[in-house]
Amino acid sequence: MMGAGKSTVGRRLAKRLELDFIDSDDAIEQACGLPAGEVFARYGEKDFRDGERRIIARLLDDHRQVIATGGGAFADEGTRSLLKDKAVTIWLDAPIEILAERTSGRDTRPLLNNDDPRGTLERLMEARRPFYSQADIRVRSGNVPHRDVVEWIVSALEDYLQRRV
Ligand SMILES: Nc1ncnc2c1ncn2[C@@H]1O[C@H](COP(=O)(O)OP(=O)(O)O)[C@@H](O)[C@H]1O
Ligand SMILES: O=C(O)C1=C[C@@H](OP(=O)(O)O)[C@@H](O)[C@H](O)C1
Ligand SMILES: [Mg+2]
Repeated sequence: MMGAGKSTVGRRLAKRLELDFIDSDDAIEQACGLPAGEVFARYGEKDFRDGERRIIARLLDDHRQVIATGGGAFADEGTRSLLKDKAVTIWLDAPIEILAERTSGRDTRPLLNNDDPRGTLERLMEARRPFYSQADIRVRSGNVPHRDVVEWIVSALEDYLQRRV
């Protein structure tokens, strides 16, 4: 979800794993010449998801790397199917209070630019939970330092890859 820490934790995870890092919102910005939030606000969610799907497909066909997606990517059927097929997917799960706190005071997320951002986060979480729960790995990213989240992911990844061989 928005505010879970995908962008910040993803970057640190990549460093820890000595892999490249890319954020799909940054890739959208590079492709469109506009910040991802503005692309979303200007063209609407349907076109944003279509573009996001194409960008993520391209990133998945590139070299092995850590990809932070936007919070809605895995709720899109086509994008989810691409990610399930070609990536190990990680759900950073944090309680609504923390998501609300981490996303407040910013206007870069059009879905939350309304009178009730917390209620919106709750509704989105209800709608998206069935999809997020299909991720390969779930790691809690609540009130804990970034470095702990990174280490939990590394150890969950090791377990996951061990089970797959
Ligand atoms: N584990 C954490 N501890 C403290 N702050 C965090 C943690 N994870 C994320 N944050 C902060 O929350 C905000 C949103 O994080 P971000 O990585 O942009 O989330 P996302 O990409 O999932 O929307 C940032 O200011 C980030 O520094
Ligand atoms: O949850 C979403 O639908 C979105 C999340 C945002 O990314 P973050 O999850 O990094 O905030 C960004 O892709 C866009 O505003 C839509
Ligand atoms: Mg992000």
